[in-house]
Amino acid sequence: MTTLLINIKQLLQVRETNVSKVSGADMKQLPMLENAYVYLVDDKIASFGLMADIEIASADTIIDCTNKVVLPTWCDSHTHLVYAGNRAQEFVDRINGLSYEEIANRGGGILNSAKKLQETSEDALFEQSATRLENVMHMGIGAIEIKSGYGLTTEAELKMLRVAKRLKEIYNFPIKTTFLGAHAVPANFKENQDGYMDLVINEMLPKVAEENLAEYVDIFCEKGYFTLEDTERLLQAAQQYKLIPKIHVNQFNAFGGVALGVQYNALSVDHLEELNDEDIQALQGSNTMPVALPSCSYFLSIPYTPARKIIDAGLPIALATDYNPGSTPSGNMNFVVSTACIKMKMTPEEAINAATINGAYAMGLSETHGSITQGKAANLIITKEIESFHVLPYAFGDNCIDKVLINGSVI
Ligand SMILES: N=CN[C@@H](CCC(=O)O)C(=O)O
Ligand SMILES: [Zn+2]
Repeated sequence: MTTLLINIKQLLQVRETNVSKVSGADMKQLPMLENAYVYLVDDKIASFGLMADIEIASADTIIDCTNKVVLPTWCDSHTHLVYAGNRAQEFVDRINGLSYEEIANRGGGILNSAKKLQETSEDALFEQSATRLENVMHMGIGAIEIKSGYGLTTEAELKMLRVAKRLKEIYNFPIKTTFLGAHAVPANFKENQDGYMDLVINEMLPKVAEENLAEYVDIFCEKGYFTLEDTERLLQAAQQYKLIPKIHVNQFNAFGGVALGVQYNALSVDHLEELNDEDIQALQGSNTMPVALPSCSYFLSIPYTPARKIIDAGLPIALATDYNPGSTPSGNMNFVVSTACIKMKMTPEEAINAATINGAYAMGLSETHGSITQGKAANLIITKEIESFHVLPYAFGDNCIDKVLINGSVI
């Protein structure tokens, strides 16, 4: 099957050679072609260029993109999309004055979601999750990472990851999975955190590896959740199963999680709302991608990750949704990109780089996704008629997307 997109007003993120990530001042560069075409053969990008140079005369499908912008689909490298029910009541409780921490201390928060998930059948969990996945695909996501972490028992953690595996099989869409058994300490281990870590390391981890259910390992390294010692124990144990770390650090407190992640070659360190100079130093010269989650900051009214500080230090940054029932009940990368520009002072070029090629890097997909490059997956967003790509973050809350193509087909 061949598809030809013609008369594209701006074709964004064109990379002739394979770039795996962009950092520092380079993030301000978003290579593009004006009045361009893209030619897709089956599920891949076969070629692209200026309309003036087009040599392809026909295709099975021709899409006229006059006055429209085309870009690679968003790469959402941090989600908790498999969950049961919602936490709308906690949302109202927070409006009425309770803090996220107070809710968690009363047994709400992650433990509330874990209870709901344990009581939900695998099929029902699959149905809820599939609906969310289809929804975010229509909002332009073309590759996604999904974590466990709302099970907190061996059985329920495996249930979450099996659901993610089923999604992978059915949707023919890149889904990377992460084992996050150490997301919160369940009530029955309240006085025995070491015992829970034993369960995560000695029982859950081997089973996850045996069933090949995850590529990455995660832990919520935060005061009131898991310590640096817990984190180191887990990352050390995970090495034996070749699970690569992608960890939650510095959401509320900075106490060395970033350096520890870097030490264990984490693919990414995520959240970073609290970030000090030692954290920046630890990231310098490393292969670890810092990931910001602005929708979480928005929803919880906590600080935004200091993107300027990160980029101005010469580092890369990726943007992701953090889609989850507690801190970010939204999987909308368009809102993430807008919010990064509006609240984190990222330029549209930086934000789009962060949400495409750097997002792909943060889930090990930058060889196949995240840019308009010959041979990469034909996963594209075609916008509605807009003046320029700046309108994407500017018109926050608007739906600027006309069509989404996954593997060369309009969904
Ligand atoms: N911070 C840890 N985990 C999720 C939120 C968990 C929840 O509140 O359910 C996050 O990334 O924001
Ligand atoms: Zn998260």
